[in-house]
Amino acid sequence: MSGTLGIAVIGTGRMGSDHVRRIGTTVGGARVVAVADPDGDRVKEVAAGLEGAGAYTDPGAAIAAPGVDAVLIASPGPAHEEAVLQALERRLPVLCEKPLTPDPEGALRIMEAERRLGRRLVQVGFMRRFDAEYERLKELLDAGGIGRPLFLHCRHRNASSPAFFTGDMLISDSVVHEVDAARWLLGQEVTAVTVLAPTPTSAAPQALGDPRFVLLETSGGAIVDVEIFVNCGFGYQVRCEAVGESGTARIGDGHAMVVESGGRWGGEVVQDYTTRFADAYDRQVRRWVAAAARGRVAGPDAWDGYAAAAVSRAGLAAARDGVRTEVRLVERPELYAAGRD
Ligand SMILES: NC(=O)C1=CN([C@@H]2O[C@H](COP(=O)(O)OP(=O)(O)OC[C@H]3O[C@@H](n4cnc5c(N)ncnc54)[C@H](O)[C@@H]3O)[C@@H](O)[C@H]2O)C=CC1
Ligand SMILES: O=C1[C@@H](O)[C@H](O)[C@@H](O)[C@H](O)[C@H]1O
Repeated sequence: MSGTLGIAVIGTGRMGSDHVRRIGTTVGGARVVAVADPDGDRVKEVAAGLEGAGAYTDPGAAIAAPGVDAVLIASPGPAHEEAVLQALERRLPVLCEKPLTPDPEGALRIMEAERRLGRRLVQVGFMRRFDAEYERLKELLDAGGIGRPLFLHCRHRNASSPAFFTGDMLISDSVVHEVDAARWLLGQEVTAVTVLAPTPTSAAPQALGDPRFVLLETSGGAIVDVEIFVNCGFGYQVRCEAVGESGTARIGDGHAMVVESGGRWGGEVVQDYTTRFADAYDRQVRRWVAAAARGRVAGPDAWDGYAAAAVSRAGLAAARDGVRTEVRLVERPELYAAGRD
């Protein structure tokens, strides 16, 4: 590797092109040398803005392209496993957007590939771990600032969902963020899931079943409730209130500026995640680039991707059958022991 990390970006849709932009602007020490997307026009358009980068419709060809030292995957979830395994065959560090895989079996195959290499090379794009507010909440909880955590009350609202969104994705694509955030904030695994649903909003197709209320039980005896509402209409909100034995702490109010004028007060509700979590995405990619240059990961790894997929599996069954469903996890391999570099 030269002084600059050469990155192949797989999938140049909304997130992929945003990551390409940040690698070229706010992230130092790296440059995009290859981009891949089956949509040939799209990938050419993205590559046209990059000096000397190859454009490919085959992800495998981009991963094998000259000068590629690391791979950032931003294709749809079902395509992640194949690209991650291709990168691991070449011993390349990976930042893979969430979910690592839609199913726990795919994540286990990735863990098996890392076991064979004897090292962790895969980081999962659970960017909330890099958000300043989440980091402060984690520090407070770790320091015992509000005593033993009893509840996390989470709200996850999107203004609207894309046309391809399905009822399952409410859990496997959206609530999966709360699953990872809860596991990380509490340092506990999720052990059981229950999903409740009110009469769906009339603002979205009824088959979507939007919104839902998801209850997570954890190995340390805490309860996490998540309101997931992906067509709330008014904006993007991600909130979390932790309730401990001796206090509460809340993040995500989003009151960066409150205006009082003409007998009224008010502020702005951001409209999507690219604004709300802009800094978190920047920090995530920056820290990954620094770690990848040393053949390391800097945050959520394949075990975290696997555990989240196992919770999604239980959540989907809980939603379908209307019953509390236990999460089944394999034993955590030594390679993923907590605190390991
Ligand atoms: N961390 C976060 O907050 C967010 C993460 N995501 C994740 O990012 C990933 C991409 O999502 P979006 O950019 O919103 O989707 P998108 O639909 O805007 O872009 C996906 C792109 O991947 C391409 N593609 C399809 N199959 C492919 C394959 N086999 N190999 C390579 N490219 C392929 C599509 O042509 C499209 O250009 C998903 O895993 C999603 O869950 C999405 C939104 C926010
Ligand atoms: O990851 C994301 C999307 O895929 C998902 O669809 C949204 O609900 C989340 O808010 C966003 O962060």
